[in-house]
Amino acid sequence: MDMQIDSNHIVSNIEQHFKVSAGPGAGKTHWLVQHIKNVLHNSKRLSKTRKIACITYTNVAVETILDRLGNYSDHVEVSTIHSFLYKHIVKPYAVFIADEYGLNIEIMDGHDDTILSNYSFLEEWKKKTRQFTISEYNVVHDAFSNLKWKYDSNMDLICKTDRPFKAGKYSIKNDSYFEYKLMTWERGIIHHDDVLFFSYKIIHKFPFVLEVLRAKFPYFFIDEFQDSNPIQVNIIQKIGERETTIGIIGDIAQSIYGFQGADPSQFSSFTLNGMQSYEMIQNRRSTNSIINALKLVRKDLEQKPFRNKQGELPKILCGDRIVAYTQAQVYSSQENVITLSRNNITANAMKQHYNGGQLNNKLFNELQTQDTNTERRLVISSCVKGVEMARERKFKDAIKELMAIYKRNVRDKEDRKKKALNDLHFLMERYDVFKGMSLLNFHSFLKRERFSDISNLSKGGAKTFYENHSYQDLALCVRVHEDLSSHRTIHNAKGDEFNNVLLLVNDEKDLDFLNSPNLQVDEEHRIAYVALSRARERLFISTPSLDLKTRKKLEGVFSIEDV
Ligand SMILES: Nc1ncnc2c1ncn2[C@@H]1O[C@H](COP(=O)(O)OP(=O)(O)OP(=O)(O)O)[C@@H](O)[C@H]1O
Repeated sequence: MDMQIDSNHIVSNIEQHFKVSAGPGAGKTHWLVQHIKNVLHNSKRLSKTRKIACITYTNVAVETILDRLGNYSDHVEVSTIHSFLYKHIVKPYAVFIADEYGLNIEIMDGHDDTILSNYSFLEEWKKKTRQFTISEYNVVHDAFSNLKWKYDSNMDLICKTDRPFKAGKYSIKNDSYFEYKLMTWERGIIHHDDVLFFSYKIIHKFPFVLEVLRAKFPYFFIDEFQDSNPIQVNIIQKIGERETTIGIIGDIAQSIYGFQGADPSQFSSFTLNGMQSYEMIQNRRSTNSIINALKLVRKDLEQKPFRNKQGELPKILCGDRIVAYTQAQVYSSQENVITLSRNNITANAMKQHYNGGQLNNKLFNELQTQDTNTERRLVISSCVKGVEMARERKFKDAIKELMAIYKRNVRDKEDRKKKALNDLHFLMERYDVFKGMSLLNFHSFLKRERFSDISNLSKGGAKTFYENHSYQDLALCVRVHEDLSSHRTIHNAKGDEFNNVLLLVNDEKDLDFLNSPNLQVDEEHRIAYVALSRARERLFISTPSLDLKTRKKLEGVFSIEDV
């Protein structure tokens, strides 16, 4: 039986494994911070070298927790699971498995989301995997971008993609993906997902590594556990077999990372010897009216209002989304309204106040197919990505993008960084000059002002592509990691809260989560639920249209207006 607690509850037995389940806004993260302080005060097992590990989902969440811990943060290591595993398992012990996997540890330098797919690399891969007829390199790039480590039927890890990728009539061979991985490791490149693979392999082959981890971390707490993938769960389970106290916190209805292997059932089924389960039933975040809308979507859990402020009825605004946004701002007395979108391109379009038309989110892929000149393509795409990332204040990511331009020709990393910094400075100062250009003019601008070595565009598919698309078209497709702007994807709003939220849906069919909600089986419904539950004071939904039947059904919980 779960013990009901509120977010001020102080646990008396800090040595017991625990699981905290609660809905959105219950105060899970708040409680976690208090619990860490409680352990710091009362534990006899901590020292300078024996700390609490606190795992959160994003770097932004890491900062939030560190901030809330203030002076207490000295004895706590707060990090994302990938950074934690890289620092404490892969980096120190990769040497044990380097030969087996051809991992070049001399040049291995952290982990990232690099996908190798330049011409010479792919030619080598084709030869090694005997797939000579493949010429659709953009398909191969997509296939490599969708790889995940998964368990096979023998509980061994294999590198897989969820869908068969076809290059022309030819299906890419499943076993050729492992060869891709070997080729990247040989070049010292480790993808985020490989951190899980290597950690898993290391702890299973060399169990003493687990002993070291347990000695260093007598407590191991994980927030947003519902989005862990099965390999992470296995590693955590192993650590918790003895000595270390494990605590997991989460909400099955907020599991939204299925594409990364997360499965909500893992949170419900996770157990360890003597684990105590707690449940929180309050919602400390939202007004009663917003909580009523949340109750409409979710029935499996009590969501008891804590603030007890009635608030305004959430509004469904039918019609143009920019008008809906303006209207939402008026209703919010011109306070900031955060828009939440399902897709990256919609969020980016909102940043430009662009209300639709034909948005094509595959333009970087098309660029790859249409422009076979690797150097030119790299300069164009890195400049667009770098600028757009910097505009969202993601300077580290922006520099990394631009450094890629010099990967081949500049050996020293610091020199590459300096060049990238200069480029970024140059481009940001001239944003107003090129932001309205076609890609063709942007190419000429870059060649004239900065990158004289890139090839001319004379004729053919590449030139047509550059003529027919603008800088802005491509900019809309840039994915900003951990975007903190006012126009975000729902995934980027996880764990956060805002006074005023406007959820954007592209089609009234996307309101299925209100009409016939099924959070247990439908991840799209859970994603929409995460969006609604970010709102503190006011909630708006923008849809192009809404049929009469649904209007009738939702009236009372929502006020519905045509805009
Ligand atoms: N005991 C408390 N005292 C004061 N404020 C609290 C308390 N518990 C929670 N809060 C506040 O309530 C809000 C929701 O809390 P929190 O973000 O911790 O919820 P959560 O359960 O982690 O939500 P979600 O799952 O939606 O991310 C925050 O503004 C938090 O500061």
